[in-house]
Amino acid sequence: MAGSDKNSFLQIEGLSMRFGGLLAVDGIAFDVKEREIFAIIGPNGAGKTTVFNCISGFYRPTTGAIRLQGRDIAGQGSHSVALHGLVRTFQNVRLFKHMTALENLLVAQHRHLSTNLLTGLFKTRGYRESEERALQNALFWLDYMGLREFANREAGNLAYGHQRRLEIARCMVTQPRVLMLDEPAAGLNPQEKKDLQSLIEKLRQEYGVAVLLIEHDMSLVMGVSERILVMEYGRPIALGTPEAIQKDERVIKAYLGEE
Ligand SMILES: Nc1ncnc2c1ncn2[C@@H]1O[C@H](COP(=O)(O)OP(=O)(O)OP(=O)(O)O)[C@@H](O)[C@H]1O
Repeated sequence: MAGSDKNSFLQIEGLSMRFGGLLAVDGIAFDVKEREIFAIIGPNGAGKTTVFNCISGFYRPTTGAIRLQGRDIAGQGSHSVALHGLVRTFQNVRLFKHMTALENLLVAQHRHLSTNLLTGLFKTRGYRESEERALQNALFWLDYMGLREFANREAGNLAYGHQRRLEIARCMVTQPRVLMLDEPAAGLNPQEKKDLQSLIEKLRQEYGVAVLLIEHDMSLVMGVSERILVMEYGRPIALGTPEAIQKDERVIKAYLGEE
């Protein structure tokens, strides 16, 4: 069974989510291996974002187990899940729009800093050092994402493609093990989509993150993913390599055939 694979980093078993009379997610199971790039695709309303919301701690699933390195994180809440190394972006960019790009990256690190109220109050050496590390880390990621020149600009005033990169930077400053991207290519131009693919591959290569993404852009999905789960009406209909998925009759009928 996929879920019991010793190499899998993130394991999802028997996941379902009910909203009143609607079973939005039903019997989803998959695993993501260390450093794997794994995509979830499916028509609008298939339940992809609901799966993301369950995994990232925003929803408590109706049934099912979600294990991160063997630890069940289902229903723990997004802060706790983030502390365990699993962070996400959102379909609609969710930055602090009136804070600068730099401030967004500092705030993101705050709950990860090894300081407490007293050290903050007395501005101890340990506190100052950890603030300095957070600043250097934030500047590093602004550089990495090509956003350094916008450090002091309000996030809400950045170009859309830059906001998307800042959102990924906001995840990376916390040194995650699993990076979850919800439709990262939405609203990007063709060049930005190419850059996004290189960025995802580079983050995996250089920082060892596993990447779990939801995406409608088939050229990005097929180009970057090692395995793909296809959902329809909350149910899994196929799971496999991009080559296998593109040949799968049910997938062609349900999804790719619509293109
Ligand atoms: N909080 C909620 N309360 C009630 N119904 C919901 C809720 N969230 C999602 N749904 C419903 O669950 C189903 C799955 O929605 P979901 O957003 O997960 O699909 P999706 O595959 O991510 O779609 P898209 O590709 O359009 O983002 C839809 O019918 C949606 O209306």
